[in-house]
Amino acid sequence: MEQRTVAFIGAGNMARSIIAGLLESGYPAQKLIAVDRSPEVSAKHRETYGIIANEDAVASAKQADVVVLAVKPQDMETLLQNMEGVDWSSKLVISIAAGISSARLSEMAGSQLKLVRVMPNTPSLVSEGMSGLYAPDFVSDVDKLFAGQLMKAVGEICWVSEESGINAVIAAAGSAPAYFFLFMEAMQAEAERQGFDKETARLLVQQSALGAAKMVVANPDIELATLREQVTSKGGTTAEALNVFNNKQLTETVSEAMQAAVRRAEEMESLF
Ligand SMILES: NC(=O)C1=CN([C@@H]2O[C@H](COP(=O)(O)OP(=O)(O)OC[C@H]3O[C@@H](n4cnc5c(N)ncnc54)[C@H](OP(=O)(O)O)[C@@H]3O)[C@@H](O)[C@H]2O)C=CC1
Ligand SMILES: O=C(O)[C@@H]1CCC=N1
Repeated sequence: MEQRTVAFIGAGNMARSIIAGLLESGYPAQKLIAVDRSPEVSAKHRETYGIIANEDAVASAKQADVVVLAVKPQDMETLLQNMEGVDWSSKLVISIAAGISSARLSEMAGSQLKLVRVMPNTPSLVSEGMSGLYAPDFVSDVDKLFAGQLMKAVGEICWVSEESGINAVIAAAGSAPAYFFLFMEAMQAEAERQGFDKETARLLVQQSALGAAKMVVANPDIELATLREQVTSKGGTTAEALNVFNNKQLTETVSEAMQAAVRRAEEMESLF
């Protein structure tokens, strides 16, 4: 892939996950810039990743070919207002923020940004990310290709043709690691109650989750329902456990939770 200089403005949880994944994929450290708010944080980024790190968003954006906007949605407007000295016309801008539309980002920047919206997730850290991407029509194929390759370096990607699709990606992937972590937390806690020490309880749960995920990936032609049925012996233990999930309406709960994530993203679009 092309190796453009990429500046991450806001080097928090998500940006660091992408940076670590990119480095792991062989992206050159001297082509990555992390901008955060304090010299201590920048020093840590230099030490941990060997990348360029500083607190000057404007200078870093000027130096970069690609600017990744990675601050929290509520910090975006102030950031872009403070970056008014940047000539955005020659830059590809990637926003990973939830709940701020491409039109609104250009409005905040006071300039029509060549923008790709990316909705990544934190497993990018271990090169198992899932990112959804959207670009308005006027963004060039070369820029779209680069954004896609950048995220492909840290996991899988899918493009959405409508910007609203980004909110659906949030529900199905951006927020999704947290759903699985919650499920695993609940399982670990119950395994502990059943007598395992914390480490063993975690091992039982994490290895089962990893094994299940690997089986899903290794068997693209087998429906998820079939994989579930292969575990579920007639009259056995799994059936009893699944009955509890069904009686407590797990499927409906998951739908409601994903719809709530989309609704919140839509609400954020009116807030920021
Ligand atoms: N976390 C996730 O799983 C995902 C997050 N996202 C999106 O990524 C974005 C970042 O989220 P996340 O990484 O979790 O948030 P974090 O709070 O971990 O990271 C944001 C970072 O930006 C810094 N920051 C804020 N304002 C500025 C500024 N003006 N100049 C430089 N740095 C600044 C913050 O510093 P300080 O702490 O001092 O405020 C913080 O270190 C959000 O918009 C979110 O919607 C998207 C997909 C998944
Ligand atoms: O919770 C959030 O708003 C962000 C977006 C997706 C994951 N984290």
